[in-house]
Amino acid sequence: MPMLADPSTKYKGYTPIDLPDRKWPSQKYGKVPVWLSTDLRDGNQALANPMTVEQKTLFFRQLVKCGVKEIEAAYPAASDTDFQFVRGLIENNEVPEDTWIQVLTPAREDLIRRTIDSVAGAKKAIIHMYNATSPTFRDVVFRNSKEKTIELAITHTKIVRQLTEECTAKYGTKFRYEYSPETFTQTEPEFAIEVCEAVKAAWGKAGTGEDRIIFNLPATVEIAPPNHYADQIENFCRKISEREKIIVSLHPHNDRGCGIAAAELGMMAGGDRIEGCLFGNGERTGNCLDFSDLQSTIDTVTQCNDLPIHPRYPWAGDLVFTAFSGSHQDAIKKGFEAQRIRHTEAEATRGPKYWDIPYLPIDPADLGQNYEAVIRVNSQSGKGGIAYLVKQHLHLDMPRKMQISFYQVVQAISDREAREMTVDDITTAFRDTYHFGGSKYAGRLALRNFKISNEPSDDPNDSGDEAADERRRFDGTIKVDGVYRVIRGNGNGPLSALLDALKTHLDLDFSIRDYIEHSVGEGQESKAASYVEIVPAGDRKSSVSWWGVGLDSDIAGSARSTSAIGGRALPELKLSVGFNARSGQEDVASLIVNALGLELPRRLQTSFFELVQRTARDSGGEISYESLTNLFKTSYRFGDVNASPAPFGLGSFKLEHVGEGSRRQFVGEIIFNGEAKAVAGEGNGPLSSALAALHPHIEGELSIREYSEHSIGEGTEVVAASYVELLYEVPGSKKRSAWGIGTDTDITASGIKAVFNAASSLEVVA
Ligand SMILES: CC(=O)SCCNC(=O)CCNC(=O)[C@H](O)C(C)(C)COP(=O)(O)OP(=O)(O)OC[C@H]1O[C@@H](n2cnc3c(N)ncnc32)[C@H](O)[C@@H]1OP(=O)(O)O
Ligand SMILES: CC(C)C(=O)C(=O)O
Repeated sequence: MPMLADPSTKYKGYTPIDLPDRKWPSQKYGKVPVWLSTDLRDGNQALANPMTVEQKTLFFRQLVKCGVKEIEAAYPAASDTDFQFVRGLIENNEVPEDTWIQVLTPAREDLIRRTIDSVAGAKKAIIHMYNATSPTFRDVVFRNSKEKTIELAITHTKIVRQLTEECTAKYGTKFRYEYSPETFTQTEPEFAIEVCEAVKAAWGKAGTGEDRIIFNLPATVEIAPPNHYADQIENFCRKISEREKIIVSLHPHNDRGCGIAAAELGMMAGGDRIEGCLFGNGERTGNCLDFSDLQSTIDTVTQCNDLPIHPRYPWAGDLVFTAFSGSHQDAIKKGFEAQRIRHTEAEATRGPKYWDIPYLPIDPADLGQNYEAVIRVNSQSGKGGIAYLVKQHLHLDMPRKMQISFYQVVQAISDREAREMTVDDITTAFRDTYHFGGSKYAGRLALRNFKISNEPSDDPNDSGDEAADERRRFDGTIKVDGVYRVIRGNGNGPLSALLDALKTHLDLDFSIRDYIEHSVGEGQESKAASYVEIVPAGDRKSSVSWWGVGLDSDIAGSARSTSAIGGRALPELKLSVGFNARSGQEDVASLIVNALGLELPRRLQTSFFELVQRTARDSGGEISYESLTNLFKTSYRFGDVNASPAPFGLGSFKLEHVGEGSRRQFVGEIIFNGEAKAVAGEGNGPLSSALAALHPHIEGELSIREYSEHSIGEGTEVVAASYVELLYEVPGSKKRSAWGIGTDTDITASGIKAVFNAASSLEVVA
């Protein structure tokens, strides 16, 4: 990618605060800051493999030894590891009397509860809550107005207050409160102050000394020189009310390499406390030279100096653009989506296509980097990042509730294995969980084929069409624990008809709670992706549910879910026909598909079932599996049977195209009662041309009433099975019909064989 000729067409400048009477440059730098180590939280969330409990404990002890009195130990709601680590510190008395343990939480009630639970019983704890306040985050991440942003902070501050008071009453823990208007430096300065005023009022008990409320003012992404940060801090300190009841905490980042300078100037401007990590660790890090191929510069320098570049070194380190943490990934994902829309609009109006992605101050591509490494997943990640990777690699845009559900799966693996989850890990976990992506991932239930039709009305006065529009019938073959089952059900739509079939034939009783679909790809190649959430039948509010995903060129075919049955035993196929019949035609069809691999079309199922019932009646009520299979073979001259030789057989033949369309000429041999005869005929397709070749040699007329086909087996072993129902009309006689079945490695030959077998069964007069 060439260097940008004019970066201002891509990056908007920002407006620094106007503070001409700034005082900080002439301040003496003498005040000792309160230090807050955030290595175990902000540093930990930015590692490919977040620390284990043992590593965190070692690090914690080192911090204590260095004399740090305020330690942000974890994001306890992120993972079991973080939660258990904090519990361990408290229960094993690792926290000295004079040290405050701090924990971070977003403004979400469930996560606040978990966070406060993690520190219950500690002597001193600081609850640190954050929500981003800048325009991009309001618009893109939270989709909140300014008012709603303030409301979010107020509501959750009150929750923190109530829960900490309850915890103090129960365990005696002393609490302080820290609030961060995340992205402070990108927020309108007056709005940041307004939010903090509202939080202070909602907290309602800021006092002096240890009762001061902490306002942390982060340069979440360092987008400006450090003097501008100092201006923002001085402005805040001047204007916030009751300054004496506030600790102003500085939380600079190092994207431009000025993190330390910003902390120093911020202290001169009025800061009281500094949050940071040892040795420059933390998120990402910190030009008019041509760095559009930065990698070649890195390679040359490292080769010459024989020194590695730190993974977080400004602009150049391997992890500079990488986000592991959930909040960041979610924001980046939303940022890309919003930017795509913005750029499309800009294209239409020929306006500038500005870059504005949360947490990515510049486009990695402008430094010759790709997007592969932008989102990486570990136990600090949330559903947003995981959904981003699934979308990138499987083209599936999971609905929100499914993201939450799949997040638990990934989180469990990453927590258990204490390592980063690669794209491959995530896509494999997705395929395993939702049985998505071919037979390798098939679950206990797999859909083999199906047909959706209108359910015939029961009302004899009904002419049919209107009522039939409303109800659907599902006819299909599924594989259940390796055994084929033919199932049928009715419902208001394809999915409810499928559920009805599962209930009728397999005792699986579920309802659909959610159904979402979208298309994948464009034009002729496009497919439908469907997502279905099922719950136990009749319990729409169930706390357990299962998601299924399907991709198909037909929307009805794409919705499948098989995860719900877990290890539960499913009813076996039992056959009982005759007078006390408990089995229906689907059970008989199931037997045939398992014994012979034949997936009978619906009308053939019905026809054979009538035959089975007649035979069972004649033989006193019961019929064995074996007799039933033999009955099928002899009735349809299928396989090596002892049936009388077929009157019609197919010899060698060839089909030739006639004109441009599908018309064909059949030229070949037909065997009439054992004698070969040369024939020829022309028709609209292979089967009708074979019939045309037959017609001059028979009495009456044959026509095709129904035709279907499918494959049997896989790979080089595959053969085609065809089914033909022929109608036979001879003037002066009643019309008759019969089915024929043909199999062959060639699909056309299998169809023509089926035609001849049907003609043989009809005892056509030659
Ligand atoms: C600047 C910073 O460093 S902030 C701290 C970042 N650190 C981390 O995120 C590490 C730990 N995080 C995690 O493990 C996960 O993100 C969790 C457990 C907190 C949450 O996971 P999930 O529930 O799956 O959510 P996910 O990670 O996708 O987060 C995005 C959601 O949180 C919301 N969110 C982001 N920040 C906040 C916040 N401060 N307060 C409230 N909600 C927030 C987003 O708007 C989004 O909501 P939406 O799903 O309604 O659109
Ligand atoms: C959560 C906040 C304080 C943060 O880490 C940041 O904005 O950088």
